[in-house]
Amino acid sequence: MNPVSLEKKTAERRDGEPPMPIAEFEAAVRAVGPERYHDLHPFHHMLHGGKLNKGQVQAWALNRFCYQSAVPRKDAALVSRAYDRELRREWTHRILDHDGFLPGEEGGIERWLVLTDGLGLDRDYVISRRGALPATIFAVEAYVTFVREQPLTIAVASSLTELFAPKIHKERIAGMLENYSFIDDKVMAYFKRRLMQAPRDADFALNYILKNARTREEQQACIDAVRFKCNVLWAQLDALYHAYVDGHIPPGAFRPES
Ligand SMILES: O=C(O)c1cc(C(=O)O)c2c(n1)C(=O)C(=O)c1cc(C(=O)O)[nH]c1-2
Repeated sequence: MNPVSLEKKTAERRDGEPPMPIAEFEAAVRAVGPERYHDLHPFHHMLHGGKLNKGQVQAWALNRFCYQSAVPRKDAALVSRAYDRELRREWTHRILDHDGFLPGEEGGIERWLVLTDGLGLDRDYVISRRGALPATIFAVEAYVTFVREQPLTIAVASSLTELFAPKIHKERIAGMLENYSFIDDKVMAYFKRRLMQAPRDADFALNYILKNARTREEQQACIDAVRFKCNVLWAQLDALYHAYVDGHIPPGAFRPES
């Protein structure tokens, strides 16, 4: 075994030992992205590289709506459990970022529906989640349940895949605008806005866990929470690939015309 992988192994699973120094803990959280974030998934390579047809992009947007609509629900579950006023205030604005709060500021879910409108999908059908893949529903609800049930610091940590999101959003905006005639600036507005929102949210959540995960076990559980969340994201793309690239569309799921 080379010295690097040996070092990685020994940094893990040392329950009962003193906590890692903050810098080591932060590095371990950040290391999860290059190891297993969903930018590595072949479905994303196809999406961003212009290798999907319109029906397959519709399937992605329709399924991804389920994730969008689960995010403010899991954030509300977290707020309901927080005794710390600063945490509640910070986390409440995440709900409003998605749901909107002022006339003219409709929020991320509305921006997502502009994307599905632009792709020619019926809004009521998208919102109903009737055409979503079974695995999509299981994955996103597993995320809501995780945040509802895990200790608060671990629940906060599960949002930290957002550390890795700006990179994928930049790739997606550039790749989809370049490669698909049916994608324009208006429908990419969702991702442009997230480029500003995600770093702010991730900074807060990272600082929160660095301060509040005090034992080795809590630190390890935070790292595992980021891995769990990567699995939530990965499972959704596996399901899309199986259904819409390999062609095994489950009964009742969305069937593209093209
Ligand atoms: O397009 C993506 O790849 C992507 C990934 C993630 C993520 O890493 O969970 C989020 C988003 N987008 C996103 O738009 C978003 O609002 C969001 C909220 C959260 C969260 O866990 O609270 N993740 C993500």
